[in-house]
Parts: sequence; C-alpha cells; structure tokens
Amino acid sequence: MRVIEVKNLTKVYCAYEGKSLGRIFKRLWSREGVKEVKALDNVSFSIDLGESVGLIGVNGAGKSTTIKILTGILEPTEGVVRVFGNIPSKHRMKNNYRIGAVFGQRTQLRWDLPAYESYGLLKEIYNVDDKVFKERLDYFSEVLDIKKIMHRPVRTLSLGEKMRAELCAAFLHGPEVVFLDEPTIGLDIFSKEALLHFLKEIKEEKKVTIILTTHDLSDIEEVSDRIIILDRGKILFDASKDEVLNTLEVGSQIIFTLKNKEAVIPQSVKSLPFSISKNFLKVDNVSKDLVPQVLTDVFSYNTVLGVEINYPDFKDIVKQIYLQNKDRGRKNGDNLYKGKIGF
Ligand SMILES: Nc1ncnc2c1ncn2[C@@H]1O[C@H](COP(=O)(O)OP(=O)(O)OP(=O)(O)O)[C@@H](O)[C@H]1O
Repeated sequence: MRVIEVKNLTKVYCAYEGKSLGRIFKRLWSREGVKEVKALDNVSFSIDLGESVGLIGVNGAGKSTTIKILTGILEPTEGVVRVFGNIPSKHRMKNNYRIGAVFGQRTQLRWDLPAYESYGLLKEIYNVDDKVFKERLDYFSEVLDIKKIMHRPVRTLSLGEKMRAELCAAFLHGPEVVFLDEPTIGLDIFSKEALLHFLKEIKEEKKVTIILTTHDLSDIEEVSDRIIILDRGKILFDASKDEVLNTLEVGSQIIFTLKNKEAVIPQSVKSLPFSISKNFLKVDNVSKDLVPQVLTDVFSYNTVLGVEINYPDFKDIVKQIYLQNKDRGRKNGDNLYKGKIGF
C-alpha cells in the first residue's frame, strides 16, 4: 500500500536581505532585497507501507524541507504531496494520528517535566486507550532503556537520554509512518547504537514505515532498505540498498607486500590506478571480475610476502554514486536517476 506520494514537488523560500527598518518597510510594496531559494526542484517519489527509506545529501540538499512538507509543517510551492491520501499541510490533525516525527534538534517533551508526564499528555491528545498505552510504554521504555530516566525532568537528561525519551514519545500513539530528521546528531557511539537497534527492531516487529535523514551513512546502512540521494533540491539517486551493495562500481583496493625491491607491474595493473611506496604496491578500483587476474599477474611477476584486499564498504559505494551522478545531474538539470543502478 502506497502511503506517501510526491509528484513534481518544488519548494521556493523567500530569503530577505538586510534588516534595517527602511528595508523592512520597503518590502511592503517592492520585492527588492528578496532572494528566492529553490530548496526542492520538481521532486517525485513514492513510499509504500513498511518501507524504510534513508534520505541523504550534503548540507542544503533539501532533506529537512522534504520532511517538513511531508509532516505538514510547510506547504509546497508547486506539486502534489499526499500522505495517507491527504494533503499534509491541510489535514495536519488527521495525519498526525498516523505519523510520528523526531527532529534531532527539537523536542516535543516539556523541558521542566519528567518525560513520563509528557507521555501522559500525549496519551490524552491522541486518545490512546489506557491498556494500550501501558503496553506500549512498557515495551518502548524497556527497548529504549528509559524506565528510570523517564521520571527525571527532561532538562536534567543527557543528549542521548533525551533522544531515547524523544523516540518513545514519537511512537507512543502507534504511528504507521515515522519521520526522523537527523536523530543521531551529537550522540555517542553507544547511544547511537541503542537508537539504531531500536529503529531496526521497531521496523521489523511493528512494520512501521521509517523515513530517516542523516549525514551518517552507517545509520542508513543499519536501518534503511532504500536510499534516496538529494542534491541541490533534486533527486540524484533512488534505489534499494541491495542494488547499491550489489553494484561493484567502486572497485576494491589490493595492497601487496613485495620481497623484491623493484616492483614489476603487469599489464592488468597498468590499466588501473596504482602506486608504489617502499615495498608496497597499492592497486585501486579493482572491479570484482579483475581481482583474480590482478592477483595472478602480480604473483607471477613478483615475490609476494602478503596481500590485503579492501572491499568497498557501503559508505564508499554511496559516496561514489553521489560523485558520479552529481555533475551529470547538474548538466542535465533534471532528476537524474531512478529505479536501477547503471550509470
Ligand atoms: N526558512 C528558510 N528560508 C530561506 N531558505 C531556507 C529556509 N530553510 C531552508 N532554506 C534553504 O533551502 C535549502 C535546503 O535546506 P534544507 O534545510 O532542506 O537542507 P538539508 O538537506 O536539510 O540541509 P542540512 O543537511 O544542512 O540540514 C538550503 O539552501 C537552505 O539554505
């Protein structure tokens, strides 16, 4: 079932230059000093129930703007956006019962109160049945390890504790879709792991649709099944994580430790980026098919003491996909890539 539908979405912000009183009055009848920023430019995608999508991109790519439009905080300038068939900015209340949101730098918990009190408030707002509320709170507080800390005023909690308490708040009303905008920002490795573990569990157990924005690709690797890369308001790439991992567009790196002082470079290596330092021969970007050939050739011409093969990890592959597509995307001036990998 399709839960999110975005068609030709464009968002233009008006940024005002200069803050003097004169300029502010002038703006009442003239557009002088008004600068338009196109944060999203003709973006289209859809998301099905139960999908877990990672939205990535460099600073200013348009990730937060997308999330704000999907949650109804902002209105699109052009295009059609539907969440559960509703227009998010017009049916915010209706949609709020079915969505949850976590913004890494904002909180929906009352600062001076224990999170537990805010949970009670959310229960009333969302009209959650007493028994269901208790069951959910027991489950989330256990998985998020907040049983004790949820009774302390939120202002006394550490960043990681606050974020765990925040996640609990976002899930208590049983949302079907949850938006997370940089939830791991500033978290230490243990808090981050706990949070990602929670998201994975909730995704598998409760089949919640998760839309996650982050700068940390390991978050996406852990939680998301699909990746959308945004760049300057356009979609550069949209494919499943499996497709990303199965492309060995980014080759491996092979490092040979040689006994002979003068390395003999076979033809198969000459066609690849390679470097020699002391008795190490480093060969980069070796495609999956070429690995056996390079190994055989280097071994036949040299006395090899050791070999290290570094396969590209998820981060390398995504980085490469971004770099390969960004220039072509800008030249074409359109959403470049959708559906399958094959640059
Ligand atoms: N309220 C605003 N007024 C004017 N311009 C804005 C406003 N909010 C965002 N922008 C601009 O829109 C573009 C997209 O911003 P957005 O916050 O969506 O990017 P992002 O991908 O979330 O970036 P980051 O990773 O830095 O959080 C940027 O150029 C930003 O400067």
